[in-house]
Amino acid sequence: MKIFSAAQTRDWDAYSIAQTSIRSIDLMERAAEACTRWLLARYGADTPFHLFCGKGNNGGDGLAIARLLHARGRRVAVSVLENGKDGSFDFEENRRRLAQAGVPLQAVGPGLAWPLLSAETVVVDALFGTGLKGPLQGAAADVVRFLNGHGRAIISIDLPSGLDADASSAGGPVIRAAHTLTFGAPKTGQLLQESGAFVGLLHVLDIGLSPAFAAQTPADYEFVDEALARSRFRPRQPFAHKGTYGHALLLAGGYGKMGAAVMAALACLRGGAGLLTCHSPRCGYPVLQTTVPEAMFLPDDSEEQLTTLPADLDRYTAIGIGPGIGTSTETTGMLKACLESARRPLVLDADALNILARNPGLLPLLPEGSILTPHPKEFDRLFGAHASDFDRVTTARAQAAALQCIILLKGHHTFIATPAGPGYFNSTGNAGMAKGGSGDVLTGLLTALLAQGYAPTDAALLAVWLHGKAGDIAVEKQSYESLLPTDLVAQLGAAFRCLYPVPFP
Ligand SMILES: NC(=O)C1=CN([C@@H]2O[C@H](COP(=O)(O)OP(=O)(O)OC[C@H]3O[C@@H](n4cnc5c(N)ncnc54)[C@H](OP(=O)(O)O)[C@@H]3O)[C@@H](O)[C@H]2O)[C@@H](O)CC1
Ligand SMILES: Nc1ncnc2c1ncn2[C@@H]1O[C@H](COP(=O)(O)OP(=O)(O)O)[C@@H](O)[C@H]1O
Ligand SMILES: [K+]
Repeated sequence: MKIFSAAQTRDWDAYSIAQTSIRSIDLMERAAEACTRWLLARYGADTPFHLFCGKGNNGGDGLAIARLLHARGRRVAVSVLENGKDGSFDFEENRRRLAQAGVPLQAVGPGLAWPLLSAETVVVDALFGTGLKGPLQGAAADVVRFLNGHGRAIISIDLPSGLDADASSAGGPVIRAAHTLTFGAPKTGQLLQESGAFVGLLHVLDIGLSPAFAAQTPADYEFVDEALARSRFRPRQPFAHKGTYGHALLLAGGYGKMGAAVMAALACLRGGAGLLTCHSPRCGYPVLQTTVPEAMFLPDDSEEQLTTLPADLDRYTAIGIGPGIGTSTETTGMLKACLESARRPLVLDADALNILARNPGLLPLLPEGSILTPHPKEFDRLFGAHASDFDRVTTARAQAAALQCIILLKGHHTFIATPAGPGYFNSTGNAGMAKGGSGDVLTGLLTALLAQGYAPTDAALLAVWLHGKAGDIAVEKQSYESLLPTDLVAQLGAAFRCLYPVPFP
């Protein structure tokens, strides 16, 4: 699914109206129906709704939702942020329809009393959407502060009001929604870590916008959804043998950090690698051989840290390096040797990235197509401090092109920068994965997919989707609090099965 800018979204809207002969007001009705269905499915008959509307089309959506909720017997109150001007054409039409339905409007704005919101009221934020121009000030900022300060659940229509779809909103007042119901496709501003406190859970509602427009319009970013993941997935061949799916090597683990190696190893095997060798400090021998009997073990000379490289790296089809290895001088030497001798793409995570950050001269040694998996702190250590996640995304794209590597900037919607083509945001995953070890699972999975011969971009897209999907499946049997990284490993099979063609094989 493509991710469009606010301007492209407006074009999509206009194209759909022109090409399908649906009127603008009817498209707004469709959007309102989709939101109303969502609200009715989520909240019981006793829940009162209070809609706060601007005077653009986002506010028009709000008025239409109020009328539809009222028609279904729900209690609704509607406040309109007055700016002294006429509303948009479709806003005014919906104002007439709402008056006909007998629902009163009240104005909010300078000098007017704030409405009372009972404890059970659900607030629907239809103040501003993709038409936002600049940070909110004055009365608009006041109403956002009033709603944020009130502690009621807020559902934002299309965008949390005040959030820019295409640029950082850092510093400006923005609605803090529990859920955002957006139309057609997600917007970049909804996917970045810095927007997390405003967007809440994001729901993309299909309102029947033209698929032809989406297919033919180039976009800077794409959403890694199930269809995209399936398009990259290659089912296993019936006559396959273990050699068909590669020999993965993991350079992982250290004294007190053998768990990182175990989780990466388990994920690598569940990710489909034909063979796996783990090279770890000697202290890891009993740990790995007991917990992952399918993996072969190559002990380092050192008892507690990685100091040497295994011989003949060329026999491995993919190498993952970093989980639990520490950043000692000896391990730095081992990583340097690895970069100098590896002739296939590597997966670099955790301490391997920290070593690169301390030794930026090593970056040009990265084999083409290597995959770097920093979280935002590791990212800043590697590429310098950034003022916003929009800036991080820009840097990730530039560095991916400069280094001819893939950079996964990990987060709720992990960003995947590739050397050429669009950037990608992942659609799967949840807050249960915010626990040490989740990243090690991703490293193992990435290494497994590279070992099986997936091109680096395909391996990256598939791995982040499968990793998050496994988390989404696992959390249904667990809770966000109790989820363990090993639960992700356990559900990788179920995640893969989502991608199987029907009938299979
Ligand atoms: N695309 C689709 O698929 C569909 C889109 N639909 C909906 O349309 C929405 C977009 O509507 P839109 O273009 O009318 O803009 P919107 O967000 O209501 O904002 C304009 C209003 O905000 C005001 N305003 C702006 N900035 C401001 C500021 N900083 N501070 C203060 N005021 C500010 C501006 O005031 P003005 O500049 O005119 O004085 C004007 O009143 C979209 O998000 C979705 O909900 C659906 O109905 C159907 C399908
Ligand atoms: N709130 C969240 N929503 C979705 N995915 C998450 C969330 N928190 C963490 N993750 C995922 O879990 C992984 C965490 O990796 P990382 O920060 O390196 O942790 P560690 O290596 O300590 O396990 C990343 O893939 C990230 O995308
Ligand atoms: K809104």
